[in-house]
Amino acid sequence: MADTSPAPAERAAPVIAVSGATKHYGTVRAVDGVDLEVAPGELFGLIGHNGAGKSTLFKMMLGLIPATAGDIRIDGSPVTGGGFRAVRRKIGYLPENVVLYDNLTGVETLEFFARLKGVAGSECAPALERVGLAHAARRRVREYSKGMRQRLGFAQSLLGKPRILFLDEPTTGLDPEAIREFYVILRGLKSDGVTMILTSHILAEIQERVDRLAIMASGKIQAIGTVQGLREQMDLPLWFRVRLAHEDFDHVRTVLGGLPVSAVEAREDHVAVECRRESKMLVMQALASLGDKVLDLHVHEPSLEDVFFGFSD
Ligand SMILES: Nc1ncnc2c1ncn2[C@@H]1O[C@H](COP(=O)(O)OP(=O)(O)OP(=O)(O)O)[C@@H](O)[C@H]1O
Repeated sequence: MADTSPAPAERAAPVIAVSGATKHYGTVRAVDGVDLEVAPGELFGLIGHNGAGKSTLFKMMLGLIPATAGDIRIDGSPVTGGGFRAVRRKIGYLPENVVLYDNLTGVETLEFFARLKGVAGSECAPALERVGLAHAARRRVREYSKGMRQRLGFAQSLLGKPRILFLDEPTTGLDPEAIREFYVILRGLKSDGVTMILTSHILAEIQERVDRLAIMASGKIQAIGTVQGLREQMDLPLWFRVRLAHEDFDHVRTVLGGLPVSAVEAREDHVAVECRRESKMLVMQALASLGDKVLDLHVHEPSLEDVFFGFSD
């Protein structure tokens, strides 16, 4: 029978397209059959335990180490082909451990990287400014704090105005304010259409900031999607935290009677009610019927951490 369904909406070709990527070191399957696509302008997160294979996958995507098997294309170009040289100019990379020379100043460091990349030296001062290091441009890197070194590494990745950014644990060593500033820069880059992929161990930090993410464990992608999509796939329970005007626990039990809740527990200063996502509105309405007996109500959605442990354990 002829297919009469409408043609799928036209999607832009992925900037990063990974198919069956595999890397073995002897018996270690560092990366084991990874499929992944990142769309133009997307901010994509890659999370996983130590040794999950994230850095190895990054290096393969950058053509820095050869794959044992699989196909990796950036901007349509295979990373192993001659055409990749031109694509590489569009890429910025912040490695997990960026190598810096202690005797150089911040601006000399960027000038060094600019020469390596064939980028105009005039980009260095603005790059330092952008990452909040203008004040330390003339100080030697040996005097830099961990966070300042990380910012300098990030600044070098921005040289040449890359259209694709690979950031391996970019917020390591940054304090909370610096992390916020870092993501403000990423938002700016995103609004300019830059495609970005980053790794992080700090799940709370990336859960509100990436468009989509992949959870990696033992060299494989265990799950991929939006944070909300992954929550729904896991079908993790929600918690209501109900603070009552009086210790009227039995009343709560009564209004929830017959509803599909998996737990109702009296805690120190509140009652905790657990239910599945599909029962959320029913439970909410039942609790609302308690009127002014309820002083406060919080809904606790499962965090990315809950989702992560669900997929990676
Ligand atoms: N050059 C290498 N030779 C042998 N094994 C390697 C090599 N590089 C990585 N591995 C192994 O591959 C696996 C994946 O390592 P990888 O560094 O990619 O993990 P990761 O997810 O980036 O970890 P982390 O979060 O700790 O940085 C680990 O078991 C690691 O020991």
